[in-house]
Amino acid sequence: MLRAARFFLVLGYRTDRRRLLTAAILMTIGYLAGPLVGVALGALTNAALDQQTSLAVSLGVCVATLLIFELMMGHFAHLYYFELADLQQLELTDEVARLAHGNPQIDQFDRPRFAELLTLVTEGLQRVRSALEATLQLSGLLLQVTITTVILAMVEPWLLLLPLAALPPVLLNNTAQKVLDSARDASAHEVQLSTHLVSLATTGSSAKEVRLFGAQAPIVARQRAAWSATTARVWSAHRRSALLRAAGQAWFACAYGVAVFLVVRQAVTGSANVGQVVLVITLAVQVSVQVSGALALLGTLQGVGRTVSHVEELRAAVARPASAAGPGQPVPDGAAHPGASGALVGEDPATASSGTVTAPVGEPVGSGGVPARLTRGVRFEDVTFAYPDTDRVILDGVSLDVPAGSTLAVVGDNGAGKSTFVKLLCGLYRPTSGRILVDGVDLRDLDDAEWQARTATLFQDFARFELTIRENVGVGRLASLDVDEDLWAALDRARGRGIVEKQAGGLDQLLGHGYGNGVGLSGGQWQTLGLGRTLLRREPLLLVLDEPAAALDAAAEHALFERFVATADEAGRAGGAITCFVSHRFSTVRDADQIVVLDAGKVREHGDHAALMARGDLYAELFGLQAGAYA
Ligand SMILES: Nc1ncnc2c1ncn2[C@@H]1O[C@H](COP(=O)(O)OP(=O)(O)OP(=O)(O)O)[C@@H](O)[C@H]1O
Repeated sequence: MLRAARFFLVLGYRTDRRRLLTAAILMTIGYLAGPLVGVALGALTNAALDQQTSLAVSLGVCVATLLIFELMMGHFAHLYYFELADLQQLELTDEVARLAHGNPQIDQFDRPRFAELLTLVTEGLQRVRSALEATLQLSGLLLQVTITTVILAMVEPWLLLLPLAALPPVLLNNTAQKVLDSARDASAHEVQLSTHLVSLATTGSSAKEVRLFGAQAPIVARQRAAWSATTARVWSAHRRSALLRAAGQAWFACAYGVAVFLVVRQAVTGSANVGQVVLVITLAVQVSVQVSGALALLGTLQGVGRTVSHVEELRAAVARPASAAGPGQPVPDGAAHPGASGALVGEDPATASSGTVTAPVGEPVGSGGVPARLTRGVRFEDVTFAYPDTDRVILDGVSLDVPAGSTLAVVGDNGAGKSTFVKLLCGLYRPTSGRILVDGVDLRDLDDAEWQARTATLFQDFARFELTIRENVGVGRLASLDVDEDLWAALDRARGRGIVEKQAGGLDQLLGHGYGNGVGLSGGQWQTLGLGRTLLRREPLLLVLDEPAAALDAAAEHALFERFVATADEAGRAGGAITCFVSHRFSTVRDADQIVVLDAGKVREHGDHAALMARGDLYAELFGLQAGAYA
């Protein structure tokens, strides 16, 4: 809780210190006025009883002024911290978005705790706006309690103990908040499930299948069940925490009764005057209000404190371990590496010619150790991979050379590991053991962002950004976002000019029906824009086409590959780029320089089309089957 207060004060100071200080000063004035009202009222009562009219009137004016200060200063302060709180929320939202993609690898998305943290933080962000206000108010209240206690103790020293009576409610409040927090944490999975089901039932992307399969009712029923399980748990926690809080308040009410009794007894025996009785009654009530106010604020800060610790856990989760080797250091060929046998599938002519990869001599090296152009290519060296937090080996001892400027086609059954292979190649995951060498340098030792900036990919599940066409394509190379010439050139390469020219808004036409008045596109049109985005990349060293054509017929797939190949050839000639296709259509992949057949994560065979046909193994069998189907 204190950590949360410090976190938001530091963030506020960093964001706009002038606003923060002004709000704090105004708030302090407001909170100081409260206890002084009690003192002035006591003095006013005595002056009235002593019939000192002008003093009583002055004190009356003083009480009124203090009351106005107490009421108004909080509002003035609000004007300052309100905007600051907005800025803080914005800053944290930015940070969470950055953290979600703060790691060049994407394995964190496969970790349940990471996904859960993102849900908890995203929900928690709604409460963050109240954190600064709670921190400032709590500081004001602590100041107020201190001053009030000192004034009360001057009348009756036993009243010094009054704030101590607030301790049990504070402790009970703590327990109450923990009960609530653990119920919320325990419900995180169900909240995720429920949110996912709501989006399934309400978003356009799943509408067709939901409607045609009549899946609305079961989805809504599952959502209701998930939500009911959550709310039952959270409501029960709310009831228990309300009881705990009420017990704390009741305890304090008793302490207040004793305080008033003590001073009234003094007045009866003549050791206190009426003004002091008024003062104690007024201020003791204030202590009660202050304590319950502080408790509520403590609750708010505790809740926000959970969000702060979740943000800190997220930060820790994306913090990368320092790379042992300096970036961009070429590794001597065949150098021992944990888990690497160095064995290549060397008997094949396609790889035999490039069986050894030596360190580059005199080749220009781009930023982050990534070569300006590939001279030898990429080598998979006994690469084994299992997804995070799983034991199942998806790629098993894959060894392969992909010479610079060549094309590689990856084929195999569903689930054979083809997409996983290309994700490793793109640096989105790290091999569990073995290594991937780029011109002799371990991919681990290259700057991930630089390597990824030199990849041009179009995946099966390519993104459909419900933004403008400009943004859909421009995201491929942000520097070209506002350069129409570059965007049109990429669209021409993807043969997508016609799609854009038909739109009233041209490049700035909004797409999709998620919000605003966007236009809908067909699957093929979205895909063409996706290809445009891929082809906007400059000087790629790796081009990947991972089954983006799964939904297309053979002719359309062929056309798509042709468009891609033109750019791939250019990149291969200019920068030694390698091109990797993943496809189930053998007619599409037959022209690749090298075809690798993955079978349950292992390289079953590889070579060019002629070599594989001559082997008469799985490739030849599947090719024969597909050729027969199209004959
Ligand atoms: N993020 C993930 N976490 C855990 N397992 C995964 C993940 N992604 C894929 N897998 C598993 O890895 C295996 C290989 O998946 P991959 O997508 O690489 O296969 P594929 O050959 O591309 O299949 P397809 O032809 O169906 O696209 C599958 O069994 C899949 O369940």
